[in-house]
Amino acid sequence: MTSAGARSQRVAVVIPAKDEAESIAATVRAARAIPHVDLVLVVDDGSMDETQHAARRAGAVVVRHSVNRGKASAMETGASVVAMRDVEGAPPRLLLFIDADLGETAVATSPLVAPVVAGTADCTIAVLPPQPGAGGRGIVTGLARKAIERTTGWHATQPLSGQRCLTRDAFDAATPLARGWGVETGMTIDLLVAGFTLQEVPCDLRHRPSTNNLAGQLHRGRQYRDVTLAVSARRVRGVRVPHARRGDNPARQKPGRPYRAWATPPEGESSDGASADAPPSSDRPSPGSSPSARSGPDPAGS
Ligand SMILES: O=c1ccn([C@@H]2O[C@H](COP(=O)(O)OP(=O)(O)O[C@H]3O[C@H](CO)[C@@H](O)[C@H](O)[C@H]3O)[C@@H](O)[C@H]2O)c(=O)[nH]1
Ligand SMILES: O=C(O)[C@H](O)COP(=O)(O)O
Repeated sequence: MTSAGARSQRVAVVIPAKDEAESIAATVRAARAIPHVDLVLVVDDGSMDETQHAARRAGAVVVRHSVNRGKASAMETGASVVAMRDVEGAPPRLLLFIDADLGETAVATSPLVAPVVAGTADCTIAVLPPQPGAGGRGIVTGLARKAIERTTGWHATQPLSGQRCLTRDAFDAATPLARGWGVETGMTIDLLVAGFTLQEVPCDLRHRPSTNNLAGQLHRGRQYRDVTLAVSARRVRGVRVPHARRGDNPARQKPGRPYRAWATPPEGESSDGASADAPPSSDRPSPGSSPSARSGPDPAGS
């Protein structure tokens, strides 16, 4: 993107929110301060509390599900509403999804925007510092990480992180989204299989971590179920990046370094990626379909 184009690129922050009256106002105010952001949209996912009113008072555009439909559905609703508000003739807004419980630290998602504006990544994902009070044992995180690595070759540090900035093209390629808490795992797999470039970016964020009590463990149970469903659905459809088309060796992967599969067709094979263990052709990228594939660095280092 030219520097003039980069300067004028607009970003919409989309915040799925269920019963977040306590933190939503601070999150919205902080999101409005992120450079390039001209729209903050809260999708109230059937809250029973004052979330929608608090969000509106803080300056967000608010839409509401009359019944709870889960985070993935709230993200799809948000993206559709942003598309309706995109300006004709101007490039579609980038979508910056953030959780409602970030409070004033939401402004620290700003570093997610620059690599996508610059075209070096199609989707950036925040890596959070250790959270005080977090009670997890890494079971769901490990399940998602292993599934992503097995399917695409990418080692994600924080595969469940929902703070993500992506282009409209990338979002469209990842829809329909995996349901509920499987959304991040499904999206990561689908984007890499479709040839998009992902990059983790450290961001100094604080959120309300799940603790070690009964509610926390039940929540993890639902996360485990949804991640398993997202992964199984892709396995059944044969959605994966063949080994020969994977990017950097996992040992070279780290936050801050873009990762893209399909970068270098092995010698002797045609460039359309045909391979015995390739995913269905509808899931494979057409060459140059990814903006970063056209203009970004070659993360395979070749
Ligand atoms: O039915 C729901 C439930 C939650 N949310 C919102 O989704 C976001 C994430 O929910 P949260 O309760 O904070 O979940 P965590 O377990 O803390 O989330 C971690 O793990 C999730 C994946 O399992 C990711 O989506 C999150 O980004 C990541 O912080 C918040 O804004 C919620 O208000 C909805 O929109 N609808
Ligand atoms: O607490 C968390 O980080 C999430 O709920 C995931 O749980 P985990 O510790 O089992 O990965």
